[in-house]
Amino acid sequence: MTRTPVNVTVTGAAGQIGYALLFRIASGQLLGADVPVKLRLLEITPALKAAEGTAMELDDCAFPLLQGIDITDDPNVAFDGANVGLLVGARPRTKGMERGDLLEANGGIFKPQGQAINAHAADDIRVLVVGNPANTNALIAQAAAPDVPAGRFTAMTRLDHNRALTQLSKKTGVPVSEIKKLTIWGNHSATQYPDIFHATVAGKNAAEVVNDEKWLAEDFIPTVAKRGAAIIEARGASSAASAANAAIDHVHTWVNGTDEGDWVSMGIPSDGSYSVPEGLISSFPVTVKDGTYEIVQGLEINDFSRARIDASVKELEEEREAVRGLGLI
Ligand SMILES: NC(=O)c1ccc[n+]([C@@H]2O[C@H](COP(=O)([O-])OP(=O)(O)OC[C@H]3O[C@@H](n4cnc5c(N)ncnc54)[C@H](O)[C@@H]3O)[C@@H](O)[C@H]2O)c1
Ligand SMILES: O=C(O)C[C@H](O)C(=O)O
Repeated sequence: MTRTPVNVTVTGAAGQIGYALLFRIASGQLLGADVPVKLRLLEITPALKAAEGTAMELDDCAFPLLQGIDITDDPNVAFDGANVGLLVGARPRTKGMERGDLLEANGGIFKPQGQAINAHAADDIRVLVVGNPANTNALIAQAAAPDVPAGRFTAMTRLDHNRALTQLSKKTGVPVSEIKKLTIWGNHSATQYPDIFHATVAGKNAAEVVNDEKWLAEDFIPTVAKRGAAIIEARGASSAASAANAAIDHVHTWVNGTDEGDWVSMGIPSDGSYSVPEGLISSFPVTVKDGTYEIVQGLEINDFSRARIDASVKELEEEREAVRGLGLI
């Protein structure tokens, strides 16, 4: 194999998502079956031993694409030459804990990581923030990396997108493969807005096929938006395998592009589209070509959608104000 390996840095590598994610990256599912990878695992010092255990297991898989594993507790080492950064390590929300409570604890993690990315990452670095509150953690990391183009910092709403696909599939009886153009708008939180008004189900408009606004407002939207909390309630821990799966999907799409006639949802810095204030990291419908994403333009936003997008964006603005107040951006 002659191709230069891609350096993939994973933070929180010894955590639950890390365990579900690393083996898939090493097997080629993140970047492609012909792309060799080098893994950099970042953990806090007490978790280094656990990360070493995971690295031993990765070795034991003899993945042909895996060309090396480094383990460190120093972000400057972890992000040295990084092409892809998966920022997973954070304090997960536990039962009864509000997301807002997490801002301060996680700010202390994402600011130094943003600084390390700024100083050491490769020129083509792409960052996906998974650790919650993901949108605002991405904003914190991005603000700490002024030399990196802002658009390289993204937050994960692909899990919400995938959750919405399945709920819509169950309602309509049409397989997920035939559902296109679904959108998650706003924050990766309970205020997010899963929008089916532009989606198609087997080629037909999804809202017209469903034709049930009560289901939309009282079932579909809350089920998708509160799914994270429901998983925590059921499992006693935050979603892990499905989150890792969505992270794989997000980066794979960012690198390899969207399918013709479809789009995905990504948390990205707003350019002011759809009246989302510029700079907020909010979820939008995007298409990706040649490794570059673009917000889908020209969608008509009805009153039902407008109110819900605005509510989630308001929460993002409040989170931005809170981290500004803490001196994190
Ligand atoms: N965006 C999403 O859709 C989504 C979905 C599920 C979970 N999450 C979030 O992902 C995060 C991780 O979840 P998990 O289940 O893997 O949690 P976990 O507690 O199992 O693992 C987190 C890991 O991060 C490590 N860590 C903490 N601080 C660190 C630092 N400064 N540098 C490097 N590593 C550090 C911990 O030692 C731990 O091993 C949580 O914030 C969770 O809420 C996001
Ligand atoms: O960890 C959480 O708060 C929930 C998680 O973001 C999820 O959507 O499953």
